Amino acid sequence: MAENKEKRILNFVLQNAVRGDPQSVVDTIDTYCSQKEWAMNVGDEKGLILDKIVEETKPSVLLELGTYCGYSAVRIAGLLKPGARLLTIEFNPDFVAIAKQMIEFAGVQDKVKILEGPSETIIPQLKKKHEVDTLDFVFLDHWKDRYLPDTVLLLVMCGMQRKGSVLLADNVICPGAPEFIKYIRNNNHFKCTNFPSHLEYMKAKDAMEKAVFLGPGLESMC
Ligand SMILES: O=C(NC/C=C/[C@H]1O[C@@H](n2cnc3cncnc32)[C@H](O)[C@@H]1O)c1cc([N+](=O)[O-])cc(O)c1O
Ligand SMILES: [Mg+2]
Repeated sequence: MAENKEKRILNFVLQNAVRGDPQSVVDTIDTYCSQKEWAMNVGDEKGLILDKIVEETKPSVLLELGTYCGYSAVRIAGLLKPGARLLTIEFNPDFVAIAKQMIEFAGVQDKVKILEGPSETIIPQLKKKHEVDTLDFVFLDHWKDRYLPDTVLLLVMCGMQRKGSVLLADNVICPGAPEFIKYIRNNNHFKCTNFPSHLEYMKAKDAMEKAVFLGPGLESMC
């Protein structure tokens, strides 16, 4: 198996974190990525924003786009109420293998299901193949040029959002998702809030954008 950064992160967790403890796994990844090798996890500072928004939303059905090593999947799963479930989409098979082990080590495998493949293929399958009716919470953290097309796919094509559904997007400053931001802030069916922060493990500025869906039709006008 090729020794790469993601494998080194996983090995560091397996050797240093507490099995079955999501917070310990998250803290251990943050330690490794802030001291040894930078990696594109949402990280500790933006992670606290993520935590707060998940906790106040109290979601039952969640979707994450871009599992990577499973850092945010473990972080989110650790906050979920019994019976709530997180579906996370990842198309890189090496990252799927890493994330699967990360999620199992953290003991949240009963709350998290990794769906392997490209989001544009998997999203249209969510209703029929994965019994999803509507989504309470969506975390966008995959390729930044996919944020907009996948949001449109979720909303328009698949009707996956209901009144009050929360979209949370990472990296709206660095690397940035300008088309997504332009669309979502000018769409009067969404109420947007920006959360300034910093790029994970760095001093560079970054931000997260929260967009609450107000509902499809006229009711959102009143
Ligand atoms: O580029 C970033 N993230 C892209 C994340 C990409 C992850 O999502 C998967 N993916 C992509 N499109 C997909 C479509 N379908 C499924 N998986 C997909 C990729 O295989 C990868 O695991 C990034 C970059 C920086 N940065 O400072 O450079 C900081 C960050 O926080 C970031 O999130
Ligand atoms: Mg990110």
